Amino acid sequence: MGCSISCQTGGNDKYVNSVKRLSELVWLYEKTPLYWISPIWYLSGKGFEFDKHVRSTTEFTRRVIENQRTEISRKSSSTTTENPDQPKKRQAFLDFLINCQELSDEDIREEVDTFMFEGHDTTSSGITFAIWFLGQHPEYQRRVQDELDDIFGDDFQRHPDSEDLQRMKFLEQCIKETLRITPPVPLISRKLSEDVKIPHPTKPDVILPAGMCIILKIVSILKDSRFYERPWEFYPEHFDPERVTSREAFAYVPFSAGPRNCIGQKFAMLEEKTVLSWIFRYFSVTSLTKYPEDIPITELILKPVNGTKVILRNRRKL
Ligand code: HEM
Repeated sequence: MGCSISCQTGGNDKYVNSVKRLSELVWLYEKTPLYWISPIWYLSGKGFEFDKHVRSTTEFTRRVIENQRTEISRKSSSTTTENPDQPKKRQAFLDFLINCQELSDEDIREEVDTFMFEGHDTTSSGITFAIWFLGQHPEYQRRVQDELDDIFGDDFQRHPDSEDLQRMKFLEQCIKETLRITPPVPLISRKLSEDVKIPHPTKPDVILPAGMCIILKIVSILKDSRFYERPWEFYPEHFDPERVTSREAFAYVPFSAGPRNCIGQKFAMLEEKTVLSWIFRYFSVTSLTKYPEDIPITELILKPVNGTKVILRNRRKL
């Protein structure tokens, strides 16, 4: 977004807590049909609490947009003539939205909120589980570290550039395998725009009528033994190039599929590779709990039920 909210260093606690609580409340609402009856939702106090947190997050986002708008006009009024020989600086996403004449402030706020919600817990869940799985599988962790050592050699300070990220092939397989076993977005819902027929081998077909809301269990699709030879194991070989090309495309949908799939999936992969490569360049990880004894729990975003307990050992002096 081009601005920092310092959420990991204690800044903007109110916003962070509201986002966390909203995720919990949305999940509670989704799984409790009684709460769909509005008076019960409000009489339980949850409805009012939900509205309060929505207000708090939207006010925060409005302030961020306002500050950024002021910053943009300050910069444009202080800018002298542009040098045509200099390459144009890329705009941050929020600047791009603000400069879009067609969008109202509320349109921008909605986009910003969507990106803040979709783009943070998802990648942190993916990164957390990847560390946890690699900490359970020293043989795969070694391969990741060998790959990183090949790329960075003795240079421990260099930031990964886009060419480095492209070379992290095995790390990418591990990230994809993590997203398969523990998809950060385990369920998605859709309203059917037309009747859908589900064939049944022995009984009459089941017809889901248009207008019905359905929940798609991404988490189960990704464990289908027709497509994955070791569905319940962490086995990055599932993403060996020849296996990927011979697999049905819709068998791998951690980012959903179709016209409303994840707009941030390429960014998410780059972000995960960047963070994980730093971690495994410097540390060896041992996980203290194992999958599937310590199972991830389904919420709006998948989380480890008991947190992720790992030991980090320094591989080299910083
Ligand atoms: C590992 C990380 C991520 C996973 C697993 C993930 C997964 C998903 C899934 C499954 C959907 C579809 C939701 C639905 O249909 O109801 C979605 C939508 C979306 N994601 Fe992601 N996402 C990730 C990271 C990101 C990032 C980093 C961004 C932004 C930079 C992002 C932005 C979005 C947006 C804007 C949508 C809505 C797209 C639309 O409705 O047209 N996501 N994501």
